[in-house]
Amino acid sequence: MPTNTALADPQNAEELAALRDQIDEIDAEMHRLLMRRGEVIDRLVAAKRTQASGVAFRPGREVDMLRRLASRHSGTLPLSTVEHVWREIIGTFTQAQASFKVHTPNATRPGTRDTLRFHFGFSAELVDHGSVGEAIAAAAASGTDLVVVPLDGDGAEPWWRPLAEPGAPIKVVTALPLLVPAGELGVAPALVLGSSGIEIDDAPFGVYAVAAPTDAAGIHPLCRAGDRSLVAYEDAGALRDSATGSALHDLLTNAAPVGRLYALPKL
Ligand SMILES: O=C(O)C(=O)C[C@]1(C(=O)O)C=C[C@@H](O)C=C1
Repeated sequence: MPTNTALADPQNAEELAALRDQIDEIDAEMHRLLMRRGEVIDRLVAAKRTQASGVAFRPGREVDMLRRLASRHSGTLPLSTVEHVWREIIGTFTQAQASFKVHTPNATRPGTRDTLRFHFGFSAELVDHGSVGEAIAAAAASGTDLVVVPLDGDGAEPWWRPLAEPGAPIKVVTALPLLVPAGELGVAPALVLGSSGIEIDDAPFGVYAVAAPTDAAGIHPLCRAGDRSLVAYEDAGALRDSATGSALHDLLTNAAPVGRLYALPKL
């Protein structure tokens, strides 16, 4: 029978018990703080009148929060765990403010499911569709739901086409993950699409649908379908004012804007 030498030593047993007391204290404090966060969210709902508009998601605020977490992080706890825990917390509190579903193609595929759960936690209801187009149509009909498009390979169809239509109700609003590269997390990076009412006007990157090669400097390819691409470019509002004539300018002014990003996905 194996002997537990740590417990056999009474001094060591005492030390272990004291350390476990500290862990219990920390857990109780974290739990208290999470419940307090919930109370503040209740007040935020009243201040934002979120339920009236139905859309609580604030991508710019989320990027700020996660970057601040990363900047002060150190020690044994992996940053991927921090990102995962905060995605769960933020996802839950977004849901608590105004309920929404997450539409996606292939939600039942294990890899896609991991991606969705990592990005949106377990409080989101996932809705499976046969194509991104169907997912977009369902989110548009709801007015409040989100679409997650895993960036896990080139597709046959440029699914972003409906987003380029004038007055499109859905646009690209964020890309995930934000801190730890998707490959390290073992999930696919993803684009999140949401209602055109979601505040992203001050996001530095424009997302453009282009029908051209995408290797120009400063262009970040997001996904491809045949010779069509979806790219991000840090225009920060300057694109419209920049000098005409450059290949980049021509590429982007002939492109259709389909959303904005506060940060590129960590690939
Ligand atoms: O700051 C807000 O506006 C919130 O709704 C709070 C909160 C959060 O839980 O911290 C939730 C959802 C938003 O996407 C961003 C942050």
